[in-house]
Amino acid sequence: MAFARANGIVLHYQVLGNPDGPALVFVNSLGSDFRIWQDIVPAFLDRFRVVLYDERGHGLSDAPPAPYTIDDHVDDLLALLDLLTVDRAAFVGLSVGGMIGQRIAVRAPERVLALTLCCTAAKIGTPETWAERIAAVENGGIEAVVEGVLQRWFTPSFRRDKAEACAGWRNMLVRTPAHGYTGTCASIRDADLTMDAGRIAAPTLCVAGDQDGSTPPDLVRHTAGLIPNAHFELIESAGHIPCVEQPAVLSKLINRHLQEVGLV
Ligand SMILES: O=C(O)CC1=CCC(=O)O1
Repeated sequence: MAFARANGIVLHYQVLGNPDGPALVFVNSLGSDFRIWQDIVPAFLDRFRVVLYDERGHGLSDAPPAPYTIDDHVDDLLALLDLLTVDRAAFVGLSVGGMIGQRIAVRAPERVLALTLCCTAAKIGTPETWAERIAAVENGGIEAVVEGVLQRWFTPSFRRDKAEACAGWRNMLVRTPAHGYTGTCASIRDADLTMDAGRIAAPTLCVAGDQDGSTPPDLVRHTAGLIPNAHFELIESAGHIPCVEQPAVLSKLINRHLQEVGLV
């Protein structure tokens, strides 16, 4: 684990794996941090230089005052990659992390070898639903929204059979700084990447969880249809965080995608 000042804030990151391999960068979702990738990463360490980091407002990274924009998140990640001398990478982004990936693919296409967009879309939710969530967290903290979020994150069977794991991931969520959380909600509220999607040139894999209540399969499939060089895969028995709930299946899909684009 390491820290660097990038784009004017301290970011928490970790670089693992094969220093001579192509870079593979993982981008977390709202209310999470890079620990969500822990069961995915081992599958890539022998061939890739794996970069993990916590988005601003999350994990051990700084949480500047809200609100943020998707471009703030993009600026953070590109500055971190500059510091790490990562010129080009394959990106795997979950939810808002996938929005960051989509935007990087348009702003800095020369840096994107491949994209995996996991449980994400060109547009997530509506300004009204995000305004409601922001108000609820401003009034009652993340505890005010936590049960609804966990129902979208994990399937009923995972919540029943893995109660301790769910409690641990709940801890991660509620320990996110409230203004880091609402700042990132604002970045999702204000982002409509529909016009960007058609300009994404990178080979793209879009993945959905069959029981995802945040970005349901049809929404992810629709985004895949907007991206010229994308294909869609559905993961069974998964909610919004398949890297936690179905890590072996997701690893296999990412690995196959990276093979297809010639990175393995
Ligand atoms: O909190 C949720 O509903 C799930 C989510 C939406 C955007 C994101 O990053 O996570």
